[in-house]
Amino acid sequence: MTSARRILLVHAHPDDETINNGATMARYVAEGAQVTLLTCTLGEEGEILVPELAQLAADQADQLGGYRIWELRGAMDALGVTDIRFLGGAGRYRDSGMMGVPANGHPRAFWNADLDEAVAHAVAVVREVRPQVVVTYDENGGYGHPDHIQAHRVAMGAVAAAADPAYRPDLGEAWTVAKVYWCCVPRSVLQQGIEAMAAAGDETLFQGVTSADDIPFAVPDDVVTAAVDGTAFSSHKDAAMRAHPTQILVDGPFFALSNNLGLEVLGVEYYRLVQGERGPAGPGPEGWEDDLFAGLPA
Ligand SMILES: CC(=O)N[C@H]1[C@@H](O[C@@H]2[C@H](O)[C@H](O)[C@@H](O)[C@H](O)[C@H]2O)O[C@H](CO)[C@@H](O)[C@@H]1O
Ligand SMILES: [Zn+2]
Repeated sequence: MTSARRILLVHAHPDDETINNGATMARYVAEGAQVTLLTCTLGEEGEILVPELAQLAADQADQLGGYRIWELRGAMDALGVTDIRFLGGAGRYRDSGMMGVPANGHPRAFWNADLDEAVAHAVAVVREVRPQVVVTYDENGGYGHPDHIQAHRVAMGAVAAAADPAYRPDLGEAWTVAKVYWCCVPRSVLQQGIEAMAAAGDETLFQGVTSADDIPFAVPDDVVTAAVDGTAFSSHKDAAMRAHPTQILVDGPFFALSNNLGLEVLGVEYYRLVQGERGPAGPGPEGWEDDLFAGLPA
């Protein structure tokens, strides 16, 4: 049976969905919405935080992509998400590595994807799922990773193309997504996390960042338009993060990637509405929506 409320999240690598939207996904699953994850690559070029798995790396057995599919399924089990898709099918597009590395030139690197082809794959998902809400990254992919930038381009291109009845009718009936959001983290929230890390001092495994201005994905508070309170699902998000051990280390209320820079695990997740009508404000003082489906027919 199709749920009344349907949300599609478009991400670059296994782990981005949990880091950016884990609590939101768990909350909407619990509320009976259909939550669909579309991940564009398998994360083949990732670093590996688990020493026993180091040989899976791209420059050795090159098996990290398959392993991260398994990690992703475990993370989605923790959140209750069952609809997990890979753009063009698992393995179609390869993790491009960080901007400027040789892996950017791999023939299957997502950064080299034919955008029209990649958008068509995403349109097929949009027209099948028919989500009222789509979530992806801003035009810089949050922090400038090529796969994040490309995921943004594919997601935004697919939202536009899916709505056009003249575009590829073979990919399904046209569907207009009502609201599109970009993931974001307000600078003030990051600064609070930095101060919490500093207060933790030697109690945490991680290095501290000195200022939110040093974090590339910090945004001014005034561009945020929604805050989804998923604190009731923080344990789900914690478990989902721990399901990505090659990429994420969790230590109490903090997590870090292979750069060992500690960040707070956020139970409230933030969004910027970029397409569609803003719904009624939630109870918070900022006037932000507290539900991504706010203002849409029940
Ligand atoms: C969260 C995210 O997008 N992770 C990507 C990213 O990983 C970073 C990369 O390994 C970098 O070299 C490290 O310094 C940084 O700590 C990592 O987060 O890029 C990987 C390669 O494209 C990708 O697999 C991973 O999912
Ligand atoms: Zn990523």
